[in-house]
Amino acid sequence: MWRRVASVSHLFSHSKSTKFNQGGSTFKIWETITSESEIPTPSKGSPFITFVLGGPGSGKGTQCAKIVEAFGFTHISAGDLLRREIASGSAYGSVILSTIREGKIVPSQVTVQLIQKEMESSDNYKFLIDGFPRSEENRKAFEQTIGTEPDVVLFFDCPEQEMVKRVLNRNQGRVDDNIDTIKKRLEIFDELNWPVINYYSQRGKLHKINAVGTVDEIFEKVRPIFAPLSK
Ligand SMILES: Nc1ncnc2c1ncn2[C@@H]1O[C@H](COP(=O)(O)OP(=O)(O)OP(=O)(O)O)[C@@H](O)[C@H]1O
Ligand SMILES: Nc1ccn([C@H]2C[C@H](O)[C@@H](COP(=O)(O)O)O2)c(=O)n1
Ligand SMILES: [Mg+2]
Repeated sequence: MWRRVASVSHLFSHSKSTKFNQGGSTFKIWETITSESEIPTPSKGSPFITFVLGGPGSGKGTQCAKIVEAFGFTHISAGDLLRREIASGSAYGSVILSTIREGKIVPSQVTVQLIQKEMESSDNYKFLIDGFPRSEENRKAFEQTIGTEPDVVLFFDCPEQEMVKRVLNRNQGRVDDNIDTIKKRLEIFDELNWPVINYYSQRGKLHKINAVGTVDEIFEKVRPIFAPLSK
């Protein structure tokens, strides 16, 4: 069983930057260019952490399932953990439910605690942490509590129109899959997630993936990032 996260090495050296506009501000995004020799072999003594970012409906969960199958990661979805907490009738349940209904972000302390419990009870050392961090507050709380940074950060970049279409067609009975909540989630994503994306971009850890196309086409863009890792 894995217990304490050790510090991890930095992975990538080559990068190129592109500028684009988001919410009226210009952001510089560093797109990392990876090659097999630049990816260290994860060791079983320390966790190999991948954060999976992207707007609502960008396909994070769908691609995580493919990565699990191909590379043997354990998938930890922050949203699923919070929904499980609601279903369990825990003390936090009603606050979490109203926060999710409003398209807002649950306090970091709650989410990080759930992620930590999940990591600690896993026998695996390769983790995909999906839908986290959603804000700088989330990011800092993870670093402080777990004591490390991610090795890799994936960002599924998808146009808003496509995300809205996918969420409205999802049909999984989620309380936040309605047009009013989606609009709020997109606003919160623009306001709080971009600083996180920019942070990891500047640290050379971000892999921006164009999330338009079929599930398999998108996975073929993801596969090379993890190809050096064995299952
Ligand atoms: N490439 C794709 N093309 C079309 N539909 C897709 C694609 N990828 C995923 N979907 C569908 O879009 C919906 C949203 O996908 P998914 O649940 O993976 O998104 P997500 O990023 O995890 O969203 P959320 O943040 O809301 O949990 C699902 O119904 C899924 O089947
Ligand atoms: N780090 C997180 C992740 C999720 N939530 C809440 C708010 C989201 O709208 C909802 C659903 O998450 P998803 O399944 O879309 O990843 O859960 C949060 O507050 N903090
Ligand atoms: Mg999801």
